[in-house]
Amino acid sequence: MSANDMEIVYLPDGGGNTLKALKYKGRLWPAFDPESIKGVETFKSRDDDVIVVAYPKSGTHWVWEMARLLLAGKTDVPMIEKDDGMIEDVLPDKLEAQTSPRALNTHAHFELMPKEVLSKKNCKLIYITRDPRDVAVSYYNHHRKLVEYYDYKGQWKDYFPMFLSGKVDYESWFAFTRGWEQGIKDNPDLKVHVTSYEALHENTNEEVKNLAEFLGVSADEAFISEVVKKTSFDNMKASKGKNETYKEKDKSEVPIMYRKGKVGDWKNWFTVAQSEQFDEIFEQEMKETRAQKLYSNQKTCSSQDSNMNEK
Ligand SMILES: Nc1ncnc2c1ncn2[C@@H]1O[C@H](COP(=O)(O)OS(=O)(=O)O)[C@@H](OP(=O)(O)O)[C@H]1O
Repeated sequence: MSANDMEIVYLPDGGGNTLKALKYKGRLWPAFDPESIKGVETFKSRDDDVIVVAYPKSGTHWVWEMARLLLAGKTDVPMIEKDDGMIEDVLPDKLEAQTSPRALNTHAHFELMPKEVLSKKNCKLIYITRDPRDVAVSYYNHHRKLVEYYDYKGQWKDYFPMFLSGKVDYESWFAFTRGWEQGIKDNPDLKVHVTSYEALHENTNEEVKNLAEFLGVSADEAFISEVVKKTSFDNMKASKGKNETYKEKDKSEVPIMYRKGKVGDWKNWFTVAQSEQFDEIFEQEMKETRAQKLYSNQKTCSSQDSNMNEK
């Protein structure tokens, strides 16, 4: 390990491929600029900060954009750039230079959140969950496409166990989710709005309304509808697809942040065996949690034991 406890690691997937990550103080982060990863520890929170928190691929960009428009009080503002507000991916002085109120986001586990955020409890947090099976599929595609960061060429069948065991950047979905649930329970004075990707899909207008209320933004029906329209999957995909920063990093026509935007795509990827294995681990790991209520006992994979991975 290097002097400052930071090193690039290549995590083997069991099928002969590796996933690149950054190990910092024993924890796995994406291979972002080390200075921005370290910046999580020294981040200075402001009373009017809004921070979207989610395990990767849970709808962060969607809700982040909603929050941004609500805070701006209008929808004719330029779409965010990739580097605008992710705490662990933006250098501290760039974050510091942003004008208030800042709409930020992070995928940090509860215990790794900036110290000030947890001690001062001054900012507003929006915590999103998503069905971990959809997260796994989305994360696989993310790792495969973002070559610059992950350099991963593995197949779904070899990636699946990595996801289950948390051998990926940001580590285990199960630990992340349990940690946040417990952290929220133990800190009743944290200002947190809890939602889910599925609820956002099912009743977007209502969810945006709740979000506006949480943020203390007065928003009439017309404005809520405008925000819903502007942040629709198709609109965000089309707008961000034109964003050169994203394209260059993704090496693809459309950024991987906007792949399918559906609930239940996992059914096209999981084999029956994977589905059963997932259920077993999920039940062991998520006993008596909110996530268990939301995501267990759902219909299992309807397809045969086929692997429809390379789409
Ligand atoms: N507007 C909108 N509506 C519905 N769904 C959306 C939207 N924007 C992004 N997405 C989908 O969310 C997934 C990406 O999640 P994140 O933004 O959390 O990704 S990241 O970890 O921050 O890279 C990713 O999911 P998958 O399509 O399943 O891969 C995106 O397509």
